[in-house]
Amino acid sequence: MAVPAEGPNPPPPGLAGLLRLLGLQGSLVGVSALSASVAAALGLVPFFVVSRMATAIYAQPPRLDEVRTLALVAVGALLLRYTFVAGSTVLAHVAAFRILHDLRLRIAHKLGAVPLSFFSRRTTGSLKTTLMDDVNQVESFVAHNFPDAVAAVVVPLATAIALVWVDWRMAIASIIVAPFAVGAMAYTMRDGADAHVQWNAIQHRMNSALLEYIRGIKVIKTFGLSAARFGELSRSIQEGLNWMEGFMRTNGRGYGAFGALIGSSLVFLVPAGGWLYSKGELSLEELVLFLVLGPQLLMSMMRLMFAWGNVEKVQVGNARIREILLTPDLEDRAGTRVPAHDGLCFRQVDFRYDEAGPDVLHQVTFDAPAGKVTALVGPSGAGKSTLVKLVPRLWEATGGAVELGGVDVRELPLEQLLSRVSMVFQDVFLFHGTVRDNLRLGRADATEAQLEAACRAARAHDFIRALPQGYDTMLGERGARLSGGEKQRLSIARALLKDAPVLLLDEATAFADPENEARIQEALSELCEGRTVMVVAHRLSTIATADHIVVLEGGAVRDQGTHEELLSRCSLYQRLWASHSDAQDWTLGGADARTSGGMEVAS
Ligand SMILES: Nc1ncnc2c1ncn2[C@@H]1O[C@H](COP(=O)(O)OP(=O)(O)OP(=O)(O)O)[C@@H](O)[C@H]1O
Repeated sequence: MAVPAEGPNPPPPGLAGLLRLLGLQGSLVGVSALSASVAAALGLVPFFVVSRMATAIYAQPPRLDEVRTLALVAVGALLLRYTFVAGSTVLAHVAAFRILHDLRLRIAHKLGAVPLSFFSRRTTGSLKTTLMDDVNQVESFVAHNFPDAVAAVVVPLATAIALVWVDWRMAIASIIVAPFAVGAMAYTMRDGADAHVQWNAIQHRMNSALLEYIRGIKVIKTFGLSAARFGELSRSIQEGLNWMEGFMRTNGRGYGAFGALIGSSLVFLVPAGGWLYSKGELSLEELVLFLVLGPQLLMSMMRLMFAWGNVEKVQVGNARIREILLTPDLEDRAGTRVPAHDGLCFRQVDFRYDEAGPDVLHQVTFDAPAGKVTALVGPSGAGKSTLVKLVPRLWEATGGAVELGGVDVRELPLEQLLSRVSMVFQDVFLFHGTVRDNLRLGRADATEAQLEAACRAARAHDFIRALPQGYDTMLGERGARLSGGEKQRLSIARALLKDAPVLLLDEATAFADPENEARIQEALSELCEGRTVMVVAHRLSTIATADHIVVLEGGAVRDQGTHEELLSRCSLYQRLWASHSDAQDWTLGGADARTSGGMEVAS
């Protein structure tokens, strides 16, 4: 599917932004609005017909032929009206869905292009609200409100002109309450824009809390937390309720006054009409015309008010869409430099997640030589995982440089950089799709033989074959049908298929199942063969056999060297090694557990 990256700039804020959005499908929207106006004007024809009929019926003798003709005109006008309504609706919906499609694609494309830091400042719920609800609001505005709003302006204007032309005094009587109604509307909507901003913010919080609640439902169930106790969700729902009650308390009177005034035009039309009719200054036809059409004039103001309310709502969503579309992409230099080799080098790297936050890495300097295994070890929170994420530019170093083959990774075209790096992390994400689809993320054009070879090497082929439809088995959301170890092996197969020269590996901290662990280790050995490997190491065997070990503490390199060198001189490494070794011997239920069937934590 083509991404409209070359589409118009993000819509400007406010009303201009909405018009720009409408302009994306200008001709469809224009014809739809025109059809809606014609349809609304045709809707007035029966009122004129009724007024003419009154004189025809009360004539002496009654002009029945004219009544019949007028009835046919009314029916014809109504049929024509429905044709225009249908045309307007279809065109408006087509335009709206095209705009919706364009916006969603552009937002999705943008989300794929922005740096990861963009997401750390937002919740998934708020992004979902923009991608779905805000865009839907634009769709609904284009499909429903815009044609309605145009008709709601055009028709009262045309009606007012027609009524003034028939009798200006009665025309004034028809709209005499309008200034008061407008006053009531202005009073009611005085804080309309602010109110929409507040309401939208509450909805965002509600969405985020709801999403988190669903995601964390296992923990909530495990700890017996009911919805009411899940603080943020129940608070945001209560907040929404309070806001709505407050809004209605403040604005209910204004809405009531507006509704009453809009519906009260007959109070003025009946006495004024009766008086003018009795003086012979108004014909029966004109009197009936004002009695049936006069109230309609004000009723269309009601539609205008609803349309305006929606304009404000869409503007709030439009501002959020705009904010996303204006976020700068991760800079992608179309450089011509080619890495001289597949070694990694960290040169005085500083990093912090938040501009205002503390440094997570300071002056980190070390080499991960080509074709060798470099292990990162250190206490929890030392910055090991963060360091690994700087290589594929998931995050950008705030100082110093990360180099691949002697070239700063920021100087390499992103596609080239990413094609050289594979990542196997503990938290494996599998997309909703078949096993084969998930594997092909590694290499889209892989042949069946290549897929199978990679899965055999990753020790995944047998369990995939045992699945109900083998490689065609659908994996549920987040690959729910596979065990943690199986997911790991699938991600190793994916990395094998990608066949990138640099491998970044975040080892799993523990496996409950020794058989699974043994298979994963075999698969990893196949994967590491001949590549530059940088591994966040948790296993003794990986640590002891690594070519180079970097010891991190508090975001800085404490020491580096081989296992033997570090054991002889680095006290932190000695402590880490000792605690790893202790963990190796540790079993749940004491030393006897192995023989008595207790669960082993480490094999
Ligand atoms: N997305 C994030 N936003 C802000 N701070 C973060 C983020 N991820 C990690 N940190 C912080 O950065 C520091 C280093 O974390 P990191 O995950 O790199 O450590 P680690 O050595 O891999 O720890 P572990 O072995 O426990 O996984 C920690 O203080 C952590 O709280």
